[in-house]
Amino acid sequence: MTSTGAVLDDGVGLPGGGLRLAILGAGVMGETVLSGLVRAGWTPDRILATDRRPQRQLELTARYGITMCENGEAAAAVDTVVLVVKPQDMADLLAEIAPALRPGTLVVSLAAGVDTASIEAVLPAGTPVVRVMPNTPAQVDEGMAAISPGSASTDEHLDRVTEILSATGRVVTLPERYQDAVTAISGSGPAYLFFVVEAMIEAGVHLGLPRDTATELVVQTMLGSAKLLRETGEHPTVLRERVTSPGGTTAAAVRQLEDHKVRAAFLSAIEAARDRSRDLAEAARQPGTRP
Ligand SMILES: NC(=O)C1=CN([C@@H]2O[C@H](COP(=O)(O)OP(=O)(O)OC[C@H]3O[C@@H](n4cnc5c(N)ncnc54)[C@H](O)[C@@H]3O)[C@@H](O)[C@H]2O)C=CC1
Ligand SMILES: O=C(O)[C@@H]1CCC=N1
Repeated sequence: MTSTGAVLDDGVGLPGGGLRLAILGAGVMGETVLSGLVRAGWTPDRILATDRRPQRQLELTARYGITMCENGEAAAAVDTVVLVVKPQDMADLLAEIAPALRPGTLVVSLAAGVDTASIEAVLPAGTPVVRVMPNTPAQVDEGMAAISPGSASTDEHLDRVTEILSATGRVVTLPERYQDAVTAISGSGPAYLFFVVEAMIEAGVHLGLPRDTATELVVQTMLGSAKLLRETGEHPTVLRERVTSPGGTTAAAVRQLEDHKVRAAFLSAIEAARDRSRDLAEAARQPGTRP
């Protein structure tokens, strides 16, 4: 693997080819990336991070032994800059790092909605940008990430991002026009499934099960069902039909889900997430806004 930044000559055999990386905005998703790198064998001396909350800086230094610094300082010192602030904070962050970036430094954005063209517009001409939509199951190495190239990124840049993210789950490369839909499906998706789990646990408690028993039953059912989908490759309708005995309990339950328009509710929810992702692109262009 080659790089145009500060390549470390001794990087052969190291994860990430010995490159150095900075995570700007080390909140929930920033720490998800950081912890994944550490699990994949990146040593703390190859990772810098920033966060505007002093308490967060102390926490992450204590937890991972990494150096926390200012955005400009971090951006100037690495080969790969990963932007993990909220879309509304993106314009300010980009203005801060634009003068510090060295030619060829790869900029990777994980922010929902923010398109590569708007990032490229405020960075030095020719800066390679890759847009990513990850999700939080990366914390347990079961993440799903979709990546899209900007106008100046090459296959080498996509390979670099794929390698980084593959350590914590699956990665697909897609045209950027799909990113708002991806955000609505897999980016926000874990929240929908947790919502279903919450509802099923509450239902179990309503039926008289102890809460910890209901939780164990539901979580293992969720995990086992996901594994069954993955390992058999069967269509979910086929797997659902195998559970549904004619005139039985499942048929009675599914009838209620249809009567309460749960399928339509999912479609509306996912459309709303897609639309919100589009709105966030606009927010990201206006510094300091809180739409
Ligand atoms: N949480 C999730 O499940 C996912 C989040 N994302 C994206 O990741 C990004 C971050 O989301 P979260 O981690 O959930 O938010 P978060 O609020 O936990 O983390 C953002 C961090 O950025 C820091 N920050 C803000 N402005 C800064 C600046 N100028 N310099 C340095 N640090 C700054 C904040 O102090 C905070 O710790 C968002 O753009 C979101 O769309 C993408 C996929 C999934
Ligand atoms: O809710 C959000 O905006 C972020 C993006 C995808 C998941 N969380």
